[in-house]
Parts: sequence; structure tokens; C-alpha cells
Amino acid sequence: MTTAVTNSRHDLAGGHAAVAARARQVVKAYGAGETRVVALDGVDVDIMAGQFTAIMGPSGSGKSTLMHCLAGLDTVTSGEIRLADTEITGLKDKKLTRLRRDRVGFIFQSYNLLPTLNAIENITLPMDIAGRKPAREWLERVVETVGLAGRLKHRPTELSGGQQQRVAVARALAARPEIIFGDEPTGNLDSRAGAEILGFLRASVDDLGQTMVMVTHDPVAASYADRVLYLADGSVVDEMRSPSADQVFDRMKDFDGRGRTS
Ligand SMILES: Nc1ncnc2c1ncn2[C@@H]1O[C@H](COP(=O)(O)OP(=O)(O)OP(=O)(O)O)[C@@H](O)[C@H]1O
Repeated sequence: MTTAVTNSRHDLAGGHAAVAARARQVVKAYGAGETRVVALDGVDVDIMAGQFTAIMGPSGSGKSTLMHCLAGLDTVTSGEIRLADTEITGLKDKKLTRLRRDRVGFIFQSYNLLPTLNAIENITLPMDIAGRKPAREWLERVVETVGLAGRLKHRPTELSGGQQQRVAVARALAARPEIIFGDEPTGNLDSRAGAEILGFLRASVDDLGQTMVMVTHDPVAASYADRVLYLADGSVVDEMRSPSADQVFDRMKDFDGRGRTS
């Protein structure tokens, strides 16, 4: 079953929700000739502002490639990517780097914290580098949202994996980016720490108005999202709205070995 994926819940209700990121007819191919791999095969997708979107699909279906293209970390072979009103396809490296720094946040599976800096220094580092002063009230709210208030002077080695990922979440939120991309943000965590982080991501959408996009293999993680997109063979083949973990799990079982619906 293939469903239209370009309408948001708000659009369907007749409203005009803002689009935070948009892909139009995006093709991404790696290599050439016999070794050419088409990772994305004409993807059309709208990521709605203020929503939590999960991207799922079998291994090799193009999830990371789609995320990297939407985030301006990778270039497309053809098609168009927009971040809000800015077309990023065709932007030169310098402009793209600045755009990522100023408008996009990232959370990776491996927390990517600097070991010599304490938690609060890690959180404010991207803004320090950009020469921006963090707004104190906002920073306090973010630190409170991710439950780090008592740990701000601790270095990463003095924190558990879950606490380190909280620092990474706070770092992404602190700069108030238009959109945050998470690549398996709970992939290294046990289920309890993972649930905590997912709760914080959910709270950042609900309470702070953050737009969140997360690549995941985990049906439980996807169940925290407002919308789950399913990729197979480089195409968006289905989506679900606010599904339960069981519904996501059942949907995944419907994929055959190649990832297409059976
Ligand atoms: N740098 C690259 N060079 C060549 N092929 C690549 C490169 N990156 C990805 N691919 C190929 O593109 C396809 C999609 O890869 P991608 O990593 O986006 O999939 P994925 O759904 O994120 O997979 P996984 O769940 O295993 O992380 C795969 O066939 C992969 O081998």
C-alpha cells in the first residue's frame, strides 16, 4: 500500500501548518556504472514544523541518506530540498555550513561530547563557536526539561550513557534550531535510559515547540512520534499517525525481505 505523504495532519484538517523541511523528487545515487547505488529514488516529503517525525524502514532503505540530505549534510543527485523557505540544493559549502550551524541541530547515536568540557560547557559550545550568547532563561528551561540541573559541572566520563545523551539533547535544543535531526539517538541506550531520552524529545516538541526528525529501527522509539514515515528501496511507501509501538511493529512485519509491502 502506498499513501500520499505530503499532507500533514493540519493540512488534512484544512489548516496551514508550516513546512520545516521539504524534499521534492529527490534522487541520491552513489557511485557510477555497475557500482551505482540509488539510495533515494524520487522522494517527496514534507516535514511539518512543531511535529515529531520518525523515519523507519529496513536496513539500506535510505533512512540515513534522506536525513543527511534534508539536513544539508549530503548533496542530492537531483531534485530539491528546502529548509523552510530556503532552497539548500545548490548552496555552496560555506553557506551550507553556516545554515547548518545557525538553523539545524543534531543528535547522534554516539553522544559526540568533548571529554575535556563539563556538561554545561558542552551544551553551550556550538553557540560559543558561533559567537552567540545563550539566552539564560531558555538554557535553564532546556536543562530542566532534560533533567540535568544537578549535573552541569560533570564531565562526560562522570555521566552515564543516558545522562551523556541528555547533554547532547540539551546541546541541540539550546541554540533553538528550526529543526533537530536525530540519527538513532537511543541506539546505544538501555530501554529505561532510551525511554527517558524519548520522553525528553517528546517534551521538547510539546513544551518547547521544537521540530524533531528521528531515524530509528525501534518501534517503541517510533511510537513517540506524531508521524512515522516508512522507506523501502529509496522511496517513501507508507506513513502512520501517532501509532502505538504494536502498530509500528505489525507494520514492519508486513514488509517482505526487500522491504516492500507484501
Ligand atoms: N557513501 C556511500 N557510498 C556508497 N553507497 C552508499 C553510501 N551511503 C549509503 N550507501 C548505500 O545507499 C543505500 C541506502 O543507505 P542508507 O545508509 O541511507 O540506508 P539506511 O536505511 O539508513 O540503512 P541502515 O538502517 O542500515 O542504517 C544502501 O544501499 C547503502 O549501501
